[in-house]
Amino acid sequence: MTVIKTPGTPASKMDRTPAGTPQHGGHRAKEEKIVVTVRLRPLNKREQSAKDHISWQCLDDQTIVYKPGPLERIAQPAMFTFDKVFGPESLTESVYEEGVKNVALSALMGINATIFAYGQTSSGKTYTMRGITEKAVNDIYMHILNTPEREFRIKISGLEIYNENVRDLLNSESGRNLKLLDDPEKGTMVEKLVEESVSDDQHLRKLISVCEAQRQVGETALNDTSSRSHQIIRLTIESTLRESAECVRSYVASLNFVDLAGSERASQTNADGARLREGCHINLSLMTLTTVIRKLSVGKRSGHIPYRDSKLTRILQHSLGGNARTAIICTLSPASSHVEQTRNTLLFATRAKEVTNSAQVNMVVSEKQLVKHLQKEVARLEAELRTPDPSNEKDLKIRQMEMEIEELRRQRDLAKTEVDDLRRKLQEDQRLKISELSSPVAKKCLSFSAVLSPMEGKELGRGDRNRNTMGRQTMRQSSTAPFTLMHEIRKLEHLQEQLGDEANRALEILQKEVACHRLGNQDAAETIAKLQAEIREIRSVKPAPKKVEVSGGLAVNKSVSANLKDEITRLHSQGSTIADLEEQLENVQKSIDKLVMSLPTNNDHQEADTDSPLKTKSQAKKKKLLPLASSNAANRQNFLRSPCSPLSATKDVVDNDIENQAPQYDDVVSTETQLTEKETPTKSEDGGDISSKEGTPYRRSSSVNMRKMQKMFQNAAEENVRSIKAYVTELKERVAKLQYQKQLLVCQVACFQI
Ligand SMILES: Nc1ncnc2c1ncn2[C@@H]1O[C@H](COP(=O)(O)OP(=O)(O)OP(=O)(O)O)[C@@H](O)[C@H]1O
Repeated sequence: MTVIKTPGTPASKMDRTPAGTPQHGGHRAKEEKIVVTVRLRPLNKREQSAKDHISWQCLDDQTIVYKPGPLERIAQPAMFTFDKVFGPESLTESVYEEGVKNVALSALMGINATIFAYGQTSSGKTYTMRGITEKAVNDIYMHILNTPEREFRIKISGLEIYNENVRDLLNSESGRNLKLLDDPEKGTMVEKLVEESVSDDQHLRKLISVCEAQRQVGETALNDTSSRSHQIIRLTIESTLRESAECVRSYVASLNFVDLAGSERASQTNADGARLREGCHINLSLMTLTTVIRKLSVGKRSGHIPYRDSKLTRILQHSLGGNARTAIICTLSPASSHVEQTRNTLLFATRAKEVTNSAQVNMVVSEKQLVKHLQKEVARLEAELRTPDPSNEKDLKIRQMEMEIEELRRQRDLAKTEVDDLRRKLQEDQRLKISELSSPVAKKCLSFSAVLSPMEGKELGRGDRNRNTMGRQTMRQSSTAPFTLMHEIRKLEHLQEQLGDEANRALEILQKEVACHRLGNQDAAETIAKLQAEIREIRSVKPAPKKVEVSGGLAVNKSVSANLKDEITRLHSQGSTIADLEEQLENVQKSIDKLVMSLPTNNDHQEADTDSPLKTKSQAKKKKLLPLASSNAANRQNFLRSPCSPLSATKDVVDNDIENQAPQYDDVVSTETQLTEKETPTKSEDGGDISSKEGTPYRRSSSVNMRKMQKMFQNAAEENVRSIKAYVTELKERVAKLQYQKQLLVCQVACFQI
């Protein structure tokens, strides 16, 4: 522990360390300017009798101004400002209260304090310091009385520096010049300086009186009781809390009351001899003090501070820019005869107020108290060990706190476990969702789920909902789940639902497209089937002769029509083009024309004249029938009912024709009867005798009704040709329609494949 000796404090008893106090609240030093006040005394009798006038005036409680005479010029600073300025009427009590009391009482809180008076001789230093000391002593003991919780110990020492010799004012026998010792830790010490313990305030006042009595005083021209030395009365104040008397820490500080000798001019004091020598020492030490103050006032730029140039500055070193609070009272004489001395004092005060001290609280540790305290503490612990008290309040509190700590730990672990479980479940759920969304199988299942049967879809959906519900229930069961985790879970569930909805919508669209393709395919298939049925129906008709034989007679025409139908069917089935059909039809037309033209030729010799109009008419009709480009609207029914149609009841037609032509038909019948006896009847291909009935009149056209029969045959042939043309046109349209449907089907299949 650092041991610092306060100047004037017995080092053997004190260990000084920084400590906190109510004022400073900590161990750090507090920088503070020296408090400088000015006290202007009234003119004394000597000055009054000398007709001096007052040259200084206090403008306010902080400003003093020079008041020149009528003929005086102001060549130097005339106004000074300080912390406090006291006029001639001010009381010492006010100077104490308003100027130095706070500084003086800092010693009660462990802070060193120094109050000293500076001024020319007879300016009122002693007068003021006596009053200040008295007031301080009163306040100190007043504070002690008002602070019963602390135990105060006050000691006093007194010295004077006379002609640069240090004398103990409380021990006149100690010698005329005490040595100053420099301790690196304790500072400057006065060897063998007596330090008296003070019992009470009276005792202190008495000791102070002793010191004053021992001080060197001499009569000068300016002061009958001029102080010829610098006097330092030091009070050491130590305080300890009474409750913790065993506590080893205490506040300790020194309070210095310094009454300087006044600067003087030999010419004014009329000093000689011893007084002159005293005056020289006084002025010399004061000059050093002024130098120290001047240097301190400029701060760190000042360099070396000549504390050691005088015993005064050596002893007051801590109070001048060190660990102390310092207040300087500069006393002034208002007399015009001391203007220069007063001005010098004011300049000194002006510099002094720029000096900064670094005061700190001093805490002391008494080794004796420390040993005593440790011994008691050891004894107490030993007693506790010997007799442990289960009902000890501290032990109970400790046990309760341990139980609370254990419970808090348990709750913490439980909460941590729940959080870990929840985090693990969340991660598993996220992995499951990610795998469901990213897995191709899952995608396929998701796609197929839309085309599943309603029951399967319901089952699957119910399973998903159950799983989600279970997941949510699991989440809800964890009531301690953090809000953020629950929020993430809800987001994932919402995302999953969105993806499911989108997949279902896509599947519905695909299903609709497939249905459309199926319908298209069905229409196409129906169309194909219809066409195939029609083709089969056409094919189911009795096959005609393979070769188209154009010969004379009705049977030949019927055969030609059947052949044409088969040929068209065959050509269609074989993929023949419409051009082929048209070509075939044109060939048939030509054959018919040839047949028609051949008939009149056979009877030209019999009816040359009468045949002429018919021939012209027949040729005109032939010219009309030859072009196949004419669009005939006759449908297939007309073709089937035509006389040469394979599907018509040929016999009925013939009969009807015969019935309708009853008068001419009688001739024919008679003629047929005649012919039957001469020629062998020709059987039809199917074994019937139709050919014999129908063919006989044409082959044997020598009868008188040959013209009528020729016309009827021609009409039938023309009707057949028109029917064939209509059928061919219809076939063309059907083939075109079939091709169009085929192309449409091909396009639809291609789109579906894409
Ligand atoms: N403020 C004051 N009011 C009335 N009288 C005062 C005042 N100050 C000083 N005096 C008187 O002036 C005289 C000189 O005072 P004092 O001895 O205190 O001066 P000093 O500065 O101590 O002189 P020195 O330096 O010579 O010792 C004394 O008689 C004192 O009573």
